[in-house]
Amino acid sequence: MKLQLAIDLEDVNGAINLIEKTKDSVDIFEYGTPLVINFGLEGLQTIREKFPDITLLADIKIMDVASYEVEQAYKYGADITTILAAAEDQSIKDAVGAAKKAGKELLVDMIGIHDVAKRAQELDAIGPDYIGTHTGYDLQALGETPFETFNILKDNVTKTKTAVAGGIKVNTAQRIIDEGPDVLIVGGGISTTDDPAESARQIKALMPKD
Ligand SMILES: O=C([C@H](O)CO)[C@H](O)[C@H](O)COP(=O)(O)O
Repeated sequence: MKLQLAIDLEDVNGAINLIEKTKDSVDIFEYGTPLVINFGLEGLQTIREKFPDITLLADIKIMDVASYEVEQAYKYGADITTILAAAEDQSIKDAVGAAKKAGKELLVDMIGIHDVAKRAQELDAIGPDYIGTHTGYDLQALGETPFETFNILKDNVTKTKTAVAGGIKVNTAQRIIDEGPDVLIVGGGISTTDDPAESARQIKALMPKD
């Protein structure tokens, strides 16, 4: 099981500081959508130059022009990038093809999908590397969590690795770790704590080793 740290609430230097602090416990660093919006893929490139060996995910949440956008994320240093499950099947097929051609990985983000079982089966047949269930900030604010939808996702994929995100904290991580995601994605639950290194260490310590 891998721990992915979503870096959303920082600038590029803040992201670099957070990576320095947490790199002993984190397996995948996410260059979050707010960073993409504020600093573009050039910010990702700066991080890649500073840390040539880390695994970097660019959370660009593609909706269209999939091959091109996937290729751009890899060109600027991503190992993994993201497309929305709500995109057309053709876009997802194109993104999967571009990822395979580049020898990189693709995560499909289920944010906003209501029939999780049906879409998970369709995506599993298309063949991305990961499908992730995700309760976004706007629904977290209403008290929602990703725990139930993760179980539906898990029951409806046969070959695709699974990920889960959305408001997971040190004190709620065990519950979802017990369900066995391949990737546990944590943002604010690490980055906004008083001691991000210790929070990352505590969550990583709860996980089974790969
Ligand atoms: O993808 C995310 C969100 O849409 C903002 O870009 C977050 O990275 C994801 O939700 C994980 O962050 P937390 O919910 O703070 O754990």
